[in-house]
Amino acid sequence: MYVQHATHPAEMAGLTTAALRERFVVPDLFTPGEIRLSMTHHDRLVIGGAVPAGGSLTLPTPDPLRAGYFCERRELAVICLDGSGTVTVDDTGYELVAGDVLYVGMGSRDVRLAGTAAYYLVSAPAHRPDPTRLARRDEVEALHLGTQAESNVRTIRKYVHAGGVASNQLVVGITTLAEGSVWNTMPCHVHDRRTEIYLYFGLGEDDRVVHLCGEPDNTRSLIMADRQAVVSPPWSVHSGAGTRAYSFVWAMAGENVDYSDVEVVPTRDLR
Ligand SMILES: O=C[C@H](O)[C@@H](O)CC(=O)C(=O)O
Repeated sequence: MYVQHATHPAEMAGLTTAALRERFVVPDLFTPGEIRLSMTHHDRLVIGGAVPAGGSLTLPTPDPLRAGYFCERRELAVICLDGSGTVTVDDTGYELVAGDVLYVGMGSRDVRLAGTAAYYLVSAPAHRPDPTRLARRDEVEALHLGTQAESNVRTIRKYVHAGGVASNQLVVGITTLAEGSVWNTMPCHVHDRRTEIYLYFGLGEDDRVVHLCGEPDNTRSLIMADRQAVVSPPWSVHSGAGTRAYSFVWAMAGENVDYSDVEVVPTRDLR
């Protein structure tokens, strides 16, 4: 498991592009036949990619967790990015298709991922078992935001949050931009009580998203390719514009599971 340490905002100004990427970007989680994991010390979020490629993969227990099994003190969300497959938690199998999210509660011992799917994994520390539940794409709450004039028409599906699938800390959703729209999360925001990770997907090989990070009055940019993740510490904005429409999984953990607990940054105040 790759490990990224926490960053103080004052360090941002001195980081080269390569150092910035090393601290915040997770570039290569998805490889056929493998499960790859990465942990950030910001709220101890673990993310991963699992590509069973028609076979079956068992979620390992990385040594830095010092746990008997992955979910011993953790909760997990399994997001099906494309394809389909079965995720088996202990003795129960759940059928996932693209856009479905399986929440796996703390205490679940065995997680196996199978099928043609590419699964994205997000996990946070937990202290209490919430029930394992499948949230289907077409059954969750969907927000329709943005305008064509502002190039940010998008649908925000909320899966794991205060009004949806219950969790200890995790808040998880998927945002999909309409064709012709390129901006996500603009006007942007920060939320001091939670770390957030974006996983961009649905981009072509030559497409990129220019992702903004850093404190609102001191931003930096990261160029993101398909299926790359970027960690946003609680003090950082997280917003981007793509060379075309795309989707992204957003996942948070921290002090609360209140999706609306954010400080909006007026666009004119960005620097
Ligand atoms: O804290 C919330 C997250 O940044 C996203 O839900 C925002 C988002 O998907 C968007 O506005 O496009």
